[in-house]
Amino acid sequence: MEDQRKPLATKNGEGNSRLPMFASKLRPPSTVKRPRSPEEKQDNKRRCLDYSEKTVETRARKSSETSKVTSTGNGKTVSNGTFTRQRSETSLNRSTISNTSLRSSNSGSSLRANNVRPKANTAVVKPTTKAASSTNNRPPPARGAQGTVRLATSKTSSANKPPAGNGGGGGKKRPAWDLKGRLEDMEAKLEKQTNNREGLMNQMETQNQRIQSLESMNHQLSGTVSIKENIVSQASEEITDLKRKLRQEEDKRDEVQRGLQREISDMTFLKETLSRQNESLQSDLNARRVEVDGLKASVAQLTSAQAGMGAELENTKLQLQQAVTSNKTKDAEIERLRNLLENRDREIEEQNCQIRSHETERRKLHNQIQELKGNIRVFCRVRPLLGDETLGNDGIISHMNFPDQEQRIIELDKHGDATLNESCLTRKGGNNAQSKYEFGFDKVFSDHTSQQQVFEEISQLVQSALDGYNVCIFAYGQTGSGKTYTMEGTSVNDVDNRGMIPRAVLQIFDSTRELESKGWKYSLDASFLEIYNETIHDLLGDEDLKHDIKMSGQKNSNEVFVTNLTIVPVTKEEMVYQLLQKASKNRSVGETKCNERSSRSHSVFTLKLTGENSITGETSQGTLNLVDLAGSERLKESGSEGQRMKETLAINKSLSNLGNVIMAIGNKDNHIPYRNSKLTYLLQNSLGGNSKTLMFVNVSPKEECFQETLNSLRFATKVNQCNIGTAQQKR
Ligand SMILES: Nc1ncnc2c1ncn2[C@@H]1O[C@H](COP(=O)(O)OP(=O)(O)OP(=O)(O)O)[C@@H](O)[C@H]1O
Repeated sequence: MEDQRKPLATKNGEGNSRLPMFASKLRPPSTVKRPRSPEEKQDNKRRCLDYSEKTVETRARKSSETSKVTSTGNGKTVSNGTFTRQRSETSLNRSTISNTSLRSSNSGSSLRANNVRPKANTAVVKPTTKAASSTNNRPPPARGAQGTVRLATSKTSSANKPPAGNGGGGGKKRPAWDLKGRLEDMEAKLEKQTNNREGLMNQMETQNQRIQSLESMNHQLSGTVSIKENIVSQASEEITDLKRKLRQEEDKRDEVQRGLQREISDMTFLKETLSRQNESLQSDLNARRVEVDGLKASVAQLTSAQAGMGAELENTKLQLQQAVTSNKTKDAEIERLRNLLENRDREIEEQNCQIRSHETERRKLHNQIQELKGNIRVFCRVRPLLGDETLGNDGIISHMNFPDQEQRIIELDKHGDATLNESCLTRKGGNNAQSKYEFGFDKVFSDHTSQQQVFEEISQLVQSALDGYNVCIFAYGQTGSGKTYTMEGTSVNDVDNRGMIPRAVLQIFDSTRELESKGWKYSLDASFLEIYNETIHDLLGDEDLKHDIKMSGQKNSNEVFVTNLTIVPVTKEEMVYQLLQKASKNRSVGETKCNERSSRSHSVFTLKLTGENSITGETSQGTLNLVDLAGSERLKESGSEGQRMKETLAINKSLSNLGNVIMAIGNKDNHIPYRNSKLTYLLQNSLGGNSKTLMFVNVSPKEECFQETLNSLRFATKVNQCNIGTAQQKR
């Protein structure tokens, strides 16, 4: 039976590509091969056709059922059921085919010859639920086919059995002469062979059908697998989708959970806060209760006190009424005082107006006094003996006298010098050995006069500069007579020894501050130069530039100015002091180049004062020139030569020209030789009828300087005798 089952082959004897293992095992032995008759081939074809039709039918039904299942969406249960039913149908078909084969093999060739298709096939192919449930997914073994072979074999064996006694199957050999017997044996054998062959053919058909059935099943299973795979892939997609949804839901849940957590913590915090507030309120309440208790006690006290206060209030009301009456009286008094105050204010304002007009009047009177005093005034100053000069005379200047109380006369006594007799103003006694010279000036300051006392005499002149006059103060005298000391002093920091320049500056600033209340506002510009050997040097400049004296050339102005000169606006006295220190430093630098230069040069400090009265509308423009002239000693007295002689000649020229100018002004000459020297050219506007001029004639207390002192005093007397006209204010 095993051998009969194995040699199965496909219709054309080749292995099925979809079942290689199975097909190779089922390949039939070559001995079984025989040529098929056309009828057999036709029959086989028909069977295969039937089977294919059924398979197609089955597949179509399965497909529709599957699609139905899919469309119902009822998941896997329905699908599995369909699959199970398909299998049971397939197995039924198979068993039907097997039965058909059995019948056809039993019915022999009549069936094939008639080409009748057994109707039982269609009747048998009916799937039942029982059959479906009883079958499993594996293809059932072709028991029917096997049964068919077994039957065929048993039939064949009975058919092939040689009839008893004919020796065909009993191994008894017929004698050679028994040709008929042998022929019969041969025919029996042939028939047997024919029967065997047919059985084998049937077997082969059956096996072929089985192969086809298996192939069909395999095909169906492949379809089922792909459907399953589709289902699985759909299911996995669904799972993925569900997982994604699940994740989203989980995320949402987590988010909600976190939100709730936060809310919980917020609520917890709120709860704690409220709890604390509650505690605080509770303690506050307790405190309030205590306070209320205290207040209740206070109210009780106050209530009792109120009664007393009521009486007191009545009393106070009475007092208030009295006070109101008194206030009315006081209001009337205040009103009266207010009127009085307003009257006083008006009076003060009127007085201020009067003060301002008085100030203007004062200026006029001051000017008139200055005019009466003379336009060029000369003050004589004698310096004290210093250092070694005091030795042997106890500091007393024996040859000088200051006889009058008014301090206007200086007397010089010369012992034993007849050559001076010519110019003596007085001669006392008949002794030629002693001569007296008397000089009278606007003021004579003895050697004991302090800087402050000297300044008091010139302060009015300084004031004139504020009033709009050109003021010029010279210091004339021989070297070492005290010119620089008088004009500048020793140091601006040495208050007692401050000279006329710092004191004038201080007064001017004090006056400008005072005059501010009267509506005056001043701007002050300072410059400082020196004329050495007829060359101008800027003492406030940082570099050595060339300077020339020029006229502004403007109509009605004829202002004199120096080119490249440093002009510094000053707003307070300290600024001027700094400028004086700078000038002193610059001068000392010059002195290293030329010995005793300060003695051999003229220095000119100029302060321009421009004022404006915002109340009266008045303006003023004054100039204050403070000049420290070079030493006036005569050439023959100085005994100088070379550079020194040149300097002395220049000094003498400029000083004698100064005298000439003053004389020419006094004589009212047509031509005033201002341009003969730099000094007079520079000061021409401060030396004419438009200015107020003061000359200090400084004299040395040393007796050996007697002649130079006499010369200086004579020069000063000449100047003092000049009437240079009435000064005019620049308004
Ligand atoms: N009134 C005075 N009281 C005290 N010391 C004075 C007085 N006058 C001058 N001196 C002193 O005398 C010395 C000479 O004075 P000062 O230098 O002022 O003379 P000068 O005429 O300016 O000389 P020069 O022409 O060389 O500049 C200085 O030491 C100065 O301090």
